[in-house]
Amino acid sequence: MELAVGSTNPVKIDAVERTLERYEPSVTAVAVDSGVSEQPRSIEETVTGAENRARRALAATDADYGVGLEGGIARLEGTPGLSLIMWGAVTDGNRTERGGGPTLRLPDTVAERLADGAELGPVMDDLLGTEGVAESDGAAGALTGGLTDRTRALGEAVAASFGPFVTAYYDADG
Ligand SMILES: O=P(O)(O)OP(=O)(O)OP(=O)(O)OC[C@H]1O[C@@H](n2cnc3c(O)ncnc32)[C@H](O)[C@@H]1O
Ligand SMILES: [Mg+2]
Repeated sequence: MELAVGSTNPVKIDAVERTLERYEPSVTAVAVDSGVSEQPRSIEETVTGAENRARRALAATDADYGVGLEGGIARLEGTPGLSLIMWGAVTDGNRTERGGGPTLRLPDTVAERLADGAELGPVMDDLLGTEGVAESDGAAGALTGGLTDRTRALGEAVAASFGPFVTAYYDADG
């Protein structure tokens, strides 16, 4: 299976390769513009970023599928505080499907800095004393004490957004 991923971040490439391992994926990383801000601040903006990445990556290649992954922050109805969210999108050129990864509440100190306009990656690096944590274990790793990591978290969004292409249950959808 040939896949074009709309990012050059190694954790996103790994997330796609590992999650789709049984399909023997051949993955091309494509540097695309997400078409949204560097730090999406709503579910809608995060999903749009994932969709744009998927469509633009596919358009740049002759892969079977384009995959987009986007991290965002949002205040979610029914939960306190500011949450880290992640969304995936997959397109085969006709149809686009979306699926989410896990949601993690961000510490209030982090949320305050994001409210001042900062991006999560650098804020997490400051907090942890790391460089480029968004390209390794990520906030998902740090905030769970290693119970998960960014690759696995993004992998769940890949699985959720890929499901409709690899099962028959959605075939009757309009
Ligand atoms: O090169 P790209 O594909 O853009 O990779 P990215 O790491 O910037 O990923 P996103 O644009 O999807 O994420 C938007 C912002 O949220 C940050 N972010 C998202 N998830 C994160 C995580 O688990 N840990 C640290 N930062 C994260 C990320 O660093 C960006 O500042
Ligand atoms: Mg980015």
